[in-house]
Amino acid sequence: MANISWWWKVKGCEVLGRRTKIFRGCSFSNREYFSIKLPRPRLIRWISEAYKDVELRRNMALTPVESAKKAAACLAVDDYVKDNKIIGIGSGSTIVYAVERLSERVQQENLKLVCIPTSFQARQLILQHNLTLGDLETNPSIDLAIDGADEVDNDLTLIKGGGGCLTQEKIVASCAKEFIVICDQGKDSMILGEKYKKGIPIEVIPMAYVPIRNKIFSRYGGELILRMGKAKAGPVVTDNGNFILDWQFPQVSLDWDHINKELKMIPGVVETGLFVGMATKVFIGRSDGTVKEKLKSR
Ligand SMILES: O=C[C@H](O)[C@H](O)[C@H](O)COP(=O)(O)O
Repeated sequence: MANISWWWKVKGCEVLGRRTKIFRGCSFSNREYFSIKLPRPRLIRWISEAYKDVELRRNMALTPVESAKKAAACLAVDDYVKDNKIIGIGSGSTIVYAVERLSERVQQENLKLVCIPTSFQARQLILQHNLTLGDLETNPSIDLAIDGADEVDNDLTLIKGGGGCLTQEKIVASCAKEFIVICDQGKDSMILGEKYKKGIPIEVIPMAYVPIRNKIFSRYGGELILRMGKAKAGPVVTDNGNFILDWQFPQVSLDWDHINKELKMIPGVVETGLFVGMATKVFIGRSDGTVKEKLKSR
């Protein structure tokens, strides 16, 4: 019975008739169709057992890091998302679990949400999950923004932009009454740079990337790397048509608020991946499914 339940979810099934008694599915292993008759109450019990079975298997299939991301995302969505809200949707791999959970809750609770994307990826996620897509033109004030991060320090200062989406992410977060962050424990640091070694992403106007690189180097040192495409020749081009410099800063505890402001004053810098004083709370998932909630240490 359990195996048939699994096939039912994997390959899909049809429940036939208004007063359903016939169940038809497709065997996963031998691709044969089958149909059986069950009295309606038993069928309902069977289908709900099938859901539990599928959920269990789906979680078992996740790696420890993915389980941690999912745990953080689900708890954040369950704790913070209420009906009739405008929600900013971040980018990256962790936000995928948040959007999945949002979509489940919208279906189960009939929530009325409008989702504002922070990237092309986020827009696609919203559409794929049949959520209502909005924008800042019609919804300039957002109730809650949810996003991932590359690193979080004890002041809840973040490094973001590992996926190149920092600028729109910062705009959306800046329009939100609350900004919450979801990540796995590999991102949880005392000070920035302790765990995330790729550097602070800085989005720049393409024609200015060399002078910007020189100015940051002469002021602070470290190394500035023009981010290159993986399946594309040449540099990564952001959703806004710009380049990204990853600044591998010298490993010391720095005044990030001050540095962020100084970087933004360099002509040609569009935005930095430093998010200072923006996050309200960080949900840090662990692989055993538990979640640490990180608030500012001072
Ligand atoms: O540009 C990408 C974003 O800032 C992501 O939120 C960040 O890189 C974290 O991504 P992930 O959830 O995949 O670790």
